[in-house]
Amino acid sequence: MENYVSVIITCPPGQQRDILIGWLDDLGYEGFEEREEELVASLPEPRFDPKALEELLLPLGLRHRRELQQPVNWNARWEASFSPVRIGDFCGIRAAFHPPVEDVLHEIIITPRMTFGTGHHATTSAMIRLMQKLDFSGKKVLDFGTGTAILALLAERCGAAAVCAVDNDGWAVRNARENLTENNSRNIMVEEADRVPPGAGSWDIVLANLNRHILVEQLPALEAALSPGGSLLVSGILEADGALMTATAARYGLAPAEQLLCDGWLALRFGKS
Ligand SMILES: C[S@@+](CC[C@H](N)C(=O)[O-])C[C@H]1O[C@@H](n2cnc3c(N)ncnc32)[C@H](O)[C@@H]1O
Repeated sequence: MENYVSVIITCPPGQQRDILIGWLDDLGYEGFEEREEELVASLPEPRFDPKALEELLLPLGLRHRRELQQPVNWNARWEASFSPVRIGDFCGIRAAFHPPVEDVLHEIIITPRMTFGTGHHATTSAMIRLMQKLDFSGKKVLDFGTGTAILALLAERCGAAAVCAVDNDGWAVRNARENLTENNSRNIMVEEADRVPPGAGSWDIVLANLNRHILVEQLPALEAALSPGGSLLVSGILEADGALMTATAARYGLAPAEQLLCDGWLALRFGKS
């Protein structure tokens, strides 16, 4: 195992921290430990680029310090801190080593790794709440940016006939496949790709919990993938970006049908006529 550099950034919890984690992830940081007033992000020493870090943190006015660490098993550390999640009485999410989540309609088992999609984040739980109101029976579903496959698995549990789950991160794809096995999934196919799969008008429901930038870029492809009368559910949008998202969707003929605001994050459902 190689040495790691840990960067300890003074940044209280909230939206700025969530966004910062996304940007650090883009820079190749792997381990994120959230403390009360600090965010600790780590990556292998050979990949540490102090200039890129300065360029990111300076404009934000965030103070940081660095430490060289002995090898850390982030998966083990994360596994130890993973707790079950309950989304009302609709859905429970837990690891295989937890006891069952009681009195929920659907239960999803996630093998804790460093992949996004455990139900803890507001963007995922808002998607789940939007999904609760849709009829998935016999539907064909595309989950673009599947992460752990949490939403794909829930779609299957809700009766979807076929689910295609796509992610551009090889680690996420591996974890998604592991979770399909853990949940005895039969109707989900996972693909490693960074584009919406071909097949215009193929999908009755498209799920996309990404971020504003990727969503705006992918909207034409997501709309084209939807069948007439289909629903597109998106999340990962800051409240302030809601109007931009709705206006962009309207340009591609997608009409707003529902929206949920959760901890400053918006999840939206659009309909295709
Ligand atoms: C915010 S996570 C959502 C995970 C899960 N669907 C959820 O709702 O919790 C976004 C996922 O999209 C993936 N992703 C980002 N850009 C992508 C792209 N262009 N193509 C495919 N996947 C992408 C990331 O690797 C990440 O796993």
